[in-house]
Amino acid sequence: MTDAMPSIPAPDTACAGRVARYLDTLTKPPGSLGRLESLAVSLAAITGEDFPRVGPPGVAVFAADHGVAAEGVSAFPQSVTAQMVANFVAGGAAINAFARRIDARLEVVDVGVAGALPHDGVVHDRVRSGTANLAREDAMTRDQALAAIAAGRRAAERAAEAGCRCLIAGEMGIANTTASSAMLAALTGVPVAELVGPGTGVAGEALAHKRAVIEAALAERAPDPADPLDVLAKLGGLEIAAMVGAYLEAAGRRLPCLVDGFIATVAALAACRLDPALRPYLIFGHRSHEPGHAHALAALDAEPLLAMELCLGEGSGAALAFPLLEAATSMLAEMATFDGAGVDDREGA
Ligand SMILES: O=C(O)c1ccc[n+]([C@@H]2O[C@H](COP(=O)([O-])O)[C@@H](O)[C@H]2O)c1
Ligand SMILES: Cc1cc2nc[nH]c2cc1C
Repeated sequence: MTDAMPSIPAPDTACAGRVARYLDTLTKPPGSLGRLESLAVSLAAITGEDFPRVGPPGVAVFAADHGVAAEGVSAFPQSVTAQMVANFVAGGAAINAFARRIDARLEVVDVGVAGALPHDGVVHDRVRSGTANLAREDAMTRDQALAAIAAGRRAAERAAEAGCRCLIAGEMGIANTTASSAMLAALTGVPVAELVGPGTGVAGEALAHKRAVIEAALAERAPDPADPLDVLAKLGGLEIAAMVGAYLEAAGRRLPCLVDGFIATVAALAACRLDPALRPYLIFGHRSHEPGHAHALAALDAEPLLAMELCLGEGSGAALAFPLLEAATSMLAEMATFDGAGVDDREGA
């Protein structure tokens, strides 16, 4: 990417190697903790620490509206975006419950909600009041996409400065599965019919209409697939752009990014296209029920930790997966070695 893009450091392969060797000295058959072991190695590579710490996690939920909601592509009205922001502030959403469970620092950031919001409890960093309708015009300008990326960066910076050691980006935006599906089709070339899905619950003729809206928008907006900022500006959303910025900033600070569901993964894909050095910093929390998620994960060669059939967003699936990251770090910090515990190692080891 262009201006003011702090470079993302290469993962610490020496540290990763040390941790991989250390894992085999712990009191367990080699490899028996499965993906928890590769997770520990990844966390070492990301943080550069032999005994990485991932808590407290920072959750930033970015909220924004989408002009394309006017096309009738969501099962819910646009007003729900602002209403859910109020619910986040009141502490009553799923992400509030899950964030409390993992002792997360939770921030709700308005990067582009269309309506009025509570003054307190929201970080007001609005770029514009909702995107334009991508079925009729570009969702936003390139400068607005860059401004929303910058807002996401600021959120990751605040989390890091508050002492968070892992970043979860969540989102809330009625109609954002339409924007994400359009972006994913543009970035990967996967046919819309294969990746479009119900979002909040559209089915039957409404789903066929959603597909037609996305196909027409792709033809009319004609973004350059080699220019991720063009794809983001023409088809994306302000909260999607903010997640792009949050991931890039967190990785620049050697924080692991725990990626949530469909929309978050499309943002992660766009961010990796902007800067491929981001990819090693991404850990995928869950496989969403939204069908497009499988395509987004495949494009990133990613295998998520959980598959719970969630399709909520808000960062909820990533928050649920966070205890697995903690388990990987506890394994390193707390398990005894064969030598230390006086347990016989493998024959001939
Ligand atoms: O995270 C996911 O995988 C996911 C899948 C489907 C829907 N959502 C959430 O539902 C909203 C978008 O759905 P829709 O139908 O309005 O496009 C938005 O607020 C997302 O957070 C989230
Ligand atoms: C109620 C509701 C809550 C949500 N949280 C994230 N997306 C959402 C969409 C709806 C409709």
